[in-house]
Amino acid sequence: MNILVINCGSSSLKFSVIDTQTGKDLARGLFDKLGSQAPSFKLESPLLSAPKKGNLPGGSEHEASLDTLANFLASDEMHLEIEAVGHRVVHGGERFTSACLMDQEALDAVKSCSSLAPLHNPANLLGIESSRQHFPELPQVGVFDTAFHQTIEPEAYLYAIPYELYREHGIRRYGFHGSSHKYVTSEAARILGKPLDQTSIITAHLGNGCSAAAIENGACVDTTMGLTPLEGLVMGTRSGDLDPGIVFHLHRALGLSIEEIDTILNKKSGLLGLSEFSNDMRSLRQASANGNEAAKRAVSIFTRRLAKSIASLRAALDKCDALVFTGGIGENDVQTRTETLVRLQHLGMLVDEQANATAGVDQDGIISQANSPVKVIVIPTNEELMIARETEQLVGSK
Ligand SMILES: Nc1ncnc2c1ncn2[C@@H]1O[C@H](COP(=O)(O)OP(=O)(O)O)[C@@H](O)[C@H]1O
Ligand SMILES: CC(=O)OP(=O)(O)O
Ligand SMILES: [Mg+2]
Repeated sequence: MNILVINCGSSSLKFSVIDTQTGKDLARGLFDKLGSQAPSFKLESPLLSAPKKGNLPGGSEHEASLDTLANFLASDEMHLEIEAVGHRVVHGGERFTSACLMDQEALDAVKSCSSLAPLHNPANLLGIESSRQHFPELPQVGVFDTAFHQTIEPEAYLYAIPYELYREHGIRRYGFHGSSHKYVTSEAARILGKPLDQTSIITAHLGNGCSAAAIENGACVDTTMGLTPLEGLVMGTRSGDLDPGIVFHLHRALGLSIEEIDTILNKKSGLLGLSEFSNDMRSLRQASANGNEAAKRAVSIFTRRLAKSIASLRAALDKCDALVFTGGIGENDVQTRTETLVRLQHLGMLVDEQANATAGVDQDGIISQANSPVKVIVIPTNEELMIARETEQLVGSK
């Protein structure tokens, strides 16, 4: 089945067309800098001799992107039969435990979760609404970042604040990047040669947003992100964990508004805030190698905090078969893996430096020593394929 997968960010729209039978991309692309003076796009496909690049009129947003996308998919050179559209939706609250057909009632429920993921949900909704207009004949399916984490028990998802805030307002840990954690969990089981429901692992998704999760016998039991995607690990521009007292102090002593504090913690912190020049691990590694102290500070805090979180997630599991690294940093940054694993030897995670340096070349992605009690595996994530599969399952089973 050919599924169009759409991942709408606040200023971008990423898409793939996936043939679920082969798992291969038939087309993929990115609409970037939406809403700016010069939105641009890049469309790729094995059916094209070269990628198509272009610009949209200044100020164009998701709707105009979908116009271009629909024309591209229907063009003579592509002519792709699409059977359903799967949308990444970041926050599904407690309402969505699995993929769901996006009818008006479901859209309203997603809207009611928007205040919990203000960076993500409004854009996701825009994508669904535009897609409904452009492809009215196709089923529109929402696949939720939060769904995979809905197996987490109250002991792990409740914060130690008045219980009423959970009961009346749904304030709890939800967790995100579920499609990625779920995808790499099933890949890890395959690589380990174990049934999924007997596979217990820790997964570290390290992209622009970063989160780690503890998976027991195939089901998520704990994760680092919380009510919103701000909690947990140090990220590209997000602070991750901090003393909540800092928020009050910034407001009362420094006179910053709630909006200003929100912007600082979500957009000006993390690797960018610490280094004062970049949220991009590649640039930071390059600068570190050239002796830049600010870059060194940022990456060493990033890896120290990551190791601490992995160690604490280990306490959520009875046994741990493997630790998985994924996401742009997890898949590519050898040093992040080394620097994290140096701190985790006492948990039986023993890295093989040779295998670590060549991960990605090696087929199975295992980077631990042969006698390591816990295997360490690098697995390229594929959130789009997960979304396509879940979409197919839902529309196929209708
Ligand atoms: N070869 C590489 N070496 C180190 N870091 C990399 C490499 N390739 C990508 N990254 C880092 O991955 C991060 C982006 O991760 P990615 O998973 O692509 O993000 P997103 O969350 O937007 O999907 C950036 O910090 C980038 O620098
Ligand atoms: C939920 C989240 O953090 O997503 P992203 O990594 O795409 O920002
Ligand atoms: Mg990604």
